[in-house]
Amino acid sequence: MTTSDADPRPTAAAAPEPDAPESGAAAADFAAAVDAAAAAAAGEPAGELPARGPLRLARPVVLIGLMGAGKTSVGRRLAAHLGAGFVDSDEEVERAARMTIPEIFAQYGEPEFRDGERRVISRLLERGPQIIATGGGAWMNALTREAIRERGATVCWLRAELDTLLGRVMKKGGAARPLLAVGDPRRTLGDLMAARYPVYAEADVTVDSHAGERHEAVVARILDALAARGDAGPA
Ligand SMILES: Nc1ncnc2c1ncn2[C@@H]1O[C@H](COP(=O)(O)OP(=O)(O)O)[C@@H](O)[C@H]1O
Ligand SMILES: O=C(O)C1=C[C@@H](OP(=O)(O)O)[C@@H](O)[C@H](O)C1
Ligand SMILES: [Mg+2]
Repeated sequence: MTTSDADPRPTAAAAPEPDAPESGAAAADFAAAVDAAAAAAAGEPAGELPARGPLRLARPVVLIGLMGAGKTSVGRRLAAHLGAGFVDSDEEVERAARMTIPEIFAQYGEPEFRDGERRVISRLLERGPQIIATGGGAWMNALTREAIRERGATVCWLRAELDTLLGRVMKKGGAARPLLAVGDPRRTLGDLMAARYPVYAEADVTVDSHAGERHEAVVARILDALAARGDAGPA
């Protein structure tokens, strides 16, 4: 694969995905998501959260957690609220390889994907303070953890229960996640939880993400945790 020639174009204006939330009230939530996307595109903080004044991110924030934890969707919204850049390592790997993640797994296998993922994340960390959503397995790679630690990033684990994760990853059929494409997704996720949660627990910050909550509730929790550490302070 060709992840070494990743295009380092910043994606600060990346808009939150306007997908349906878990909590019902779909039309209102969809509208809110579209508003947030528009605000992000305009470089303004998205609405709904209490105003905190302009905030400055002191260091990169790396989001870790299992598939469906919300690293990508919550991370985008978090960046929009901070007026910070956002990148997703899966998207950057796909862009660099010019292949989808299922294609990379099928053609080259998981170890090659992990190596490309590590190199991409190392490069993303060089771009200074921004929000970096990783793929769920990235933090399990010791060399990737080392690269993240070397850069002094704050590592934030988005933690969720099995049923919450399952509901989220099955929402769109699960085809985009090769690890869940074979076998019983509940069992796979359960096994991954047992193997990964002790390592995710090395994160600097753990934020719970409950079923039925809006993305913004998780964003607010992360902002509180970052503020408490001095990672996101007044601009
Ligand atoms: N807190 C949340 N509230 C509502 N939906 C969520 C929340 N977190 C994630 N989701 C939804 O779950 C799905 C998977 O989320 P995603 O951000 O892709 O997770 P990850 O990147 O951690 O695998 C998406 O449809 C997303 O909108
Ligand atoms: O948990 C994992 O090992 C993976 C998670 C995926 O990302 P998300 O966690 O964003 O779904 C993606 O990197 C790949 O399918 C492998
Ligand atoms: Mg993701």
